[in-house]
Amino acid sequence: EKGSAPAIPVDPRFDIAYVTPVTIGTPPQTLYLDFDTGSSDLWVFSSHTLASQVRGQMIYSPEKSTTAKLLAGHTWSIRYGDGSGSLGNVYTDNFTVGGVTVTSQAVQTAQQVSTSFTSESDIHGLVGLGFSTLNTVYPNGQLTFFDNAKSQLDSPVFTADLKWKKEGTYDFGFIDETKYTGEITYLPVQTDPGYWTFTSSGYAVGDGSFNQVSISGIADTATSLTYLPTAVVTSYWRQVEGAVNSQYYGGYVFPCSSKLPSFTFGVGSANITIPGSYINYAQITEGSPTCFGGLQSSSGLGINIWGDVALKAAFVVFNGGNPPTIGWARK
Ligand SMILES: Cc1cc(CN)n(C)n1
Repeated sequence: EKGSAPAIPVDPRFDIAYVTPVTIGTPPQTLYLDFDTGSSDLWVFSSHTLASQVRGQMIYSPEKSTTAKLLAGHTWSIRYGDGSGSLGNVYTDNFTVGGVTVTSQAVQTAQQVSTSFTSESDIHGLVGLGFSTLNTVYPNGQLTFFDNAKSQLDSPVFTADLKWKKEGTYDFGFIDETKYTGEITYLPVQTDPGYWTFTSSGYAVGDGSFNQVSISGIADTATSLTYLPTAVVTSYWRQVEGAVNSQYYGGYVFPCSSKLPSFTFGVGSANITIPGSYINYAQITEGSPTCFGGLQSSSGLGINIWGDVALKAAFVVFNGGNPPTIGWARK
């Protein structure tokens, strides 16, 4: 089996996130979910979510699905790196994305969500694509959609082809050679504690010299920006006149009129170049001449995160084989 589904930018002005249509249950209920390689819970806005916390999101109603089964006595609660979170109960039901169906997928129904989820009407939940060890369901952890689907896929892989302010795709079970140029460079993955953690071989700012330095970080499709060590980020923003690291705005801001240099990162002996335009992330407020950078320091996070600003510059293969590896190609 194999399948393909669109990755649609939420608020294409900024690519805050990407959502993908899925169907759950019988008859099928359609929701648009944020596929997240940086976590491993599949949760949805539901008929159980506090009404005061739902604002326009599509919801999953297990009571309307003839194939839904309550996973009795199981609960979940998750907190993300940006401080957002949600919690609730668990059902199993049929779950389909891009024509690939998993019967009895654990679908975590939210009873409560934090304000940032309530205010984002285009995101109806998340599909965790990290390793199942990160799943928060208690007392028995559940498997991700990818772990459940793997055995029925032609190849135990999924790929991310995210795009700048345009619709991209997630493919399951195959590698679409038309989606990239040159070769795919595969790197080892550290699966503990459960992220797609890999080591980049260094970086260059604009057409400057390449700095060979190992940068270990996670590939995270549900983090909008890219967060790297302070030394790397400082050397980037030093090239932009008027860029400052603002306490007030919580990161590097710069004059929107700036022409930003590109940022190149090493993957083995190859490399991926992020165009400067991708790093001009957004005006700090509508109409402001000050813009917020897509490349920020990871010093407060304790982990480096290759988020959408980096991923959308590449074709990325998440290989769930034995051992798992991650593949990068230019496109
Ligand atoms: C909701 C959400 C997901 C992620 C990345 N794993 N973040 C930072 N926030």
